Amino acid sequence: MKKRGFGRDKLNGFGGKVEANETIAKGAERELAEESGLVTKSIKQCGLLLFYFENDLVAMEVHVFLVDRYEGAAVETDEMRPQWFGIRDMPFELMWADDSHWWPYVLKGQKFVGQFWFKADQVTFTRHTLRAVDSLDFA
Ligand SMILES: COc1nc(N)nc2c1ncn2[C@H]1C[C@H](O)[C@@H](COP(=O)(O)OP(=O)(O)OP(=O)(O)O)O1
Repeated sequence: MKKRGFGRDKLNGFGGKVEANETIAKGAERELAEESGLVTKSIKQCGLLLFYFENDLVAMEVHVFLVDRYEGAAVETDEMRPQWFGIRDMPFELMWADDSHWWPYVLKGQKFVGQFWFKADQVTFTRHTLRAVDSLDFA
């Protein structure tokens, strides 16, 4: 449960902005540790999402990672109150509206790319694209 900032009061993965001189994967590991206390060296890239918001010219690029091995125990932090859910029992009604669309790809181990056009209310989206890809290495 996000306690502050963008997406406050929604259940979401741990995450945040990548810092200078840091890879996206390293940024995800750092955010996980900062926001939950969990430490991992086993992070797997699952998907790439672009979010567009009505009345906002800047798109948000979000990389989705899966962690299935970690050290430590999840603790509440200033930013997040962690909760565990079964992977087939996700509380999508409390999450961002896009999540239920791409979560099946994660379960199948299928990499994906998608785009979602959200209304200014940041609750509903008007259209989206989503497709499976073989690789997320666009370099
Ligand atoms: C619009 O739909 C979204 N869906 C999902 N599942 N996740 C989203 C969506 N929009 C943003 N997010 C994620 C991406 C990040 O993990 C967080 C927001 O992070 P941001 O860095 O913008 O905000 P803060 O956490 O407040 O900043 P720092 O931790 O970097 O200080 O939400």
